[in-house]
Amino acid sequence: MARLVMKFGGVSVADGRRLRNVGELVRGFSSGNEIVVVTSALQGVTDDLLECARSSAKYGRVSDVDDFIMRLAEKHEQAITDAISDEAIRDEIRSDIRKKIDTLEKAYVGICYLGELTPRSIDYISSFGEQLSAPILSGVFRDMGIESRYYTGGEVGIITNSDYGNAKPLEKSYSLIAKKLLPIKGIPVVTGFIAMDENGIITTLGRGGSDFSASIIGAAIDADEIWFWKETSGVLTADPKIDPSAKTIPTISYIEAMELSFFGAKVLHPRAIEPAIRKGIPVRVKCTFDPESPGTQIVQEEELKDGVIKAVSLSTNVALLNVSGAEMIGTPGVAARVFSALANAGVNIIMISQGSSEANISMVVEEKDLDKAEEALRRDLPREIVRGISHNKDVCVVAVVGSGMAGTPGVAGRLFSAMGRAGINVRMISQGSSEHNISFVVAAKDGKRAVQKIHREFRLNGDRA
Ligand SMILES: Nc1ncnc2c1ncn2[C@@H]1O[C@H](COP(=O)(O)OP(=O)(O)O)[C@@H](O)[C@H]1O
Ligand SMILES: N[C@@H](CC(=O)OP(=O)(O)O)C(=O)O
Repeated sequence: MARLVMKFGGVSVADGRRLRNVGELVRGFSSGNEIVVVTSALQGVTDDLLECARSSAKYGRVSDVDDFIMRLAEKHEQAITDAISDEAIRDEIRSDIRKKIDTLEKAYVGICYLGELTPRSIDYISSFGEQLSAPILSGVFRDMGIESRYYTGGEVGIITNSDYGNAKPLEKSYSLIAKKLLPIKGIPVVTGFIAMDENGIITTLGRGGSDFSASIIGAAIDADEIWFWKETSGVLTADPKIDPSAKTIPTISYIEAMELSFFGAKVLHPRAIEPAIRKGIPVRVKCTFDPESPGTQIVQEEELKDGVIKAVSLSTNVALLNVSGAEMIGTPGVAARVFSALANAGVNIIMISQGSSEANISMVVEEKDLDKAEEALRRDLPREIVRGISHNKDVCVVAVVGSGMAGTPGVAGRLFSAMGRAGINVRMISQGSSEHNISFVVAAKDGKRAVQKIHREFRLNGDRA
């Protein structure tokens, strides 16, 4: 018997037919196994919830809220009809969903009147996507004669700090989750993405955070494996939407997967691997639409036989931030002050590079953090040392990832020659001493082409010619 945590993303549970399909798929694995299911919201619902919240705060139009609520209710009603056949179960889930939607509507009306949207209310609003999908998926299992109940992340013990929008689980979650989930019979369905803080207030784990929820749960209950079910056939050598020739990577290490997700590969939440590492739990990424194919296995051991580079990724919505001043040369502690100013402002630095003349430090940050970052630098750094703070939003980060790069000479040369031949100007380069990745900044317009050129140069699609 294996204990498995299975997480289904928004595309996998996009509508009633797919929810039913997920039910059949899990049932296929359920005999002799103990399964916990973690679900995301129906595809696009989280985006829609947030969009309605922003426009409610901006324009205060209750009539727009009414329209949105009607569409949201219809979408979920339709999903119930398509996914569940037993009338009694349908009615029960419908009434559950209606109550939740009424509560949500009141919150939107409140936002309309207040004209204000706090990080806490954003988390509250965006939590409804999973609060509406989980009851339906649990209903599908019951419709199939499998015992099931749904729970929010908070109800099963995912307790976080109060960093709304990007909350971190507290250590005590791990024992709490095990205590709450292990005695449950049947197939529990847990809402991904959402958790609660110590005061019982809803928090979220960051966009795409259902992967993180599943991994936290997997580590807490000592799962044998954690499976992420996606629309792709696993972790691919590149985003197939950027390079359709991308191939599934059969095995990848924890570190490689983390690097890829950190550098923008949307296939995994950047923190989804950390909890699995705690317990050395193998993670699988599998395709919901092709469950027989093995997908990608993410494991501790690095597999070096598949060439030096495993994959290439693209991070968009980033900005280049430059701090300069001749007085920075030879002045100890400038870098420390730059980084602590940004850390204190809660800005995550994606890349760092310092010229050997030391007259400037360049960093890549998320575009959404740019104003906050510049404000913090202007406030905290002495003017006589740092003369200029500038930025460029028209950039993206390309990263190549592969543990085989460590100690293999010539990779960087080949990479940047390929960029040179393609006429792509490289503005900043960074390589960690672990040599698991090389990341570099190019103009936003060149990002996709850079990924495609690297994919071809390193024959990541498997072509040997
Ligand atoms: N290297 C990669 N391998 C696989 N998918 C990738 C990669 N980089 C980006 N992606 C994108 O990640 C998404 C993962 O599938 P999806 O079902 O949307 O996941 P989820 O719903 O769990 O977020 C796909 O849309 C794919 O385009
Ligand atoms: N629904 C949330 C959480 C999530 O993980 O979604 P998905 O698995 O569809 O990326 C979001 O859109 O951010």
